[in-house]
Amino acid sequence: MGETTWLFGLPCSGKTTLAEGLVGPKTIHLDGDFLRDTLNTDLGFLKADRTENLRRAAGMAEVLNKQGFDVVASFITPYESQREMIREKVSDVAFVHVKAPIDVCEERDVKGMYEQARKGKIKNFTGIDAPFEVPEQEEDVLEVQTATHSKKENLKEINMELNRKPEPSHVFLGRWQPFHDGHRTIIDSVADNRKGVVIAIRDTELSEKNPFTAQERKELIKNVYSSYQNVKVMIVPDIDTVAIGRRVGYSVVSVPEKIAEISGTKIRQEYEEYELLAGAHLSD
Ligand SMILES: Nc1ncnc2c1ncn2[C@@H]1O[C@H](COP(=O)(O)OS(=O)(=O)O)[C@@H](OP(=O)(O)O)[C@H]1O
Ligand SMILES: Nc1ncnc2c1ncn2[C@@H]1O[C@H](COP(=O)(O)OP(=O)(O)O)[C@@H](O)[C@H]1O
Repeated sequence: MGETTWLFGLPCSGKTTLAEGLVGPKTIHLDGDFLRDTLNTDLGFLKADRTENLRRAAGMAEVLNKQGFDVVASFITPYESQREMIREKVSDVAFVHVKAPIDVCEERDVKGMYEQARKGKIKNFTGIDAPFEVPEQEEDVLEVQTATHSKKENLKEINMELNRKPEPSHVFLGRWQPFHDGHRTIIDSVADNRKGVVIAIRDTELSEKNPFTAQERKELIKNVYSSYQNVKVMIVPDIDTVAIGRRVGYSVVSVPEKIAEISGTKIRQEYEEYELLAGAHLSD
């Protein structure tokens, strides 16, 4: 049985952006705009139409959950009664109120709709001339603030608060001599969302090219990722070949060239200036 995370909030509050950061390998993303362009082209924005739109979306979420898929739904879902209906229809649903002040949403105006609504060219626009019922405090809803917190912070909070388990996903194998910004950029690109990450450290012999012990590197990397529940760090033997079979359920991806240019050699030269040569720092 899968679970549904239902993001709701004003237009341009950040629902779609956060939903995209929450999807994992077995997650289906149901988005208001997408459904309205496909399945729900017959519906408008009066209250009854919105309720029907959400009834269909909730039905789909439940069907998908029953088949083992997680669902992330991103819809304005403006009325309390609509959120209640969704709770009744979807057995395992957690609500996230994606919050930003209306003036921030209006400033973002990703699709220029607030401007059109202000000019009266779009009627019944949520936040302008159609209501958005803010949830009662006691309601069982997680709130995230997108005007004052970054996407990365919001995603971390959602994953932590909803206790969503990360899916195992990427293994990064390397010497990490030392672990630097280039490594971080690559790993962060997947460590930000629900995917699990394993950082495997090759247990190299100390040399000029390998000045740090595996244990030292492990401590350093663990410190960097101390707040990430989905990152595991482990030491592996100094393997020199990775052998893979075809169609065994995983893919091998290359590092983007721009990031590959960040050089460990250059960084080691800087360390040498401080006499952090092979093991020299260990003898004290
Ligand atoms: N009148 C009016 N009011 C609100 N939104 C409007 C309207 N007309 C078009 N749009 C666009 O439709 C997107 C919201 O659709 P939803 O399915 O999420 O809305 S609802 O939950 O049924 O209320 C919404 O997308 P988001 O900005 O992603 O929320 C708008 O792009
Ligand atoms: N912390 C944040 N979380 C999500 N979006 C943010 C955040 N900060 C700024 N934004 C920006 O706000 C805009 C929200 O747009 P979108 O995700 O389409 O909202 P919605 O789906 O609610 O209409 C995007 O341009 C996004 O980059």
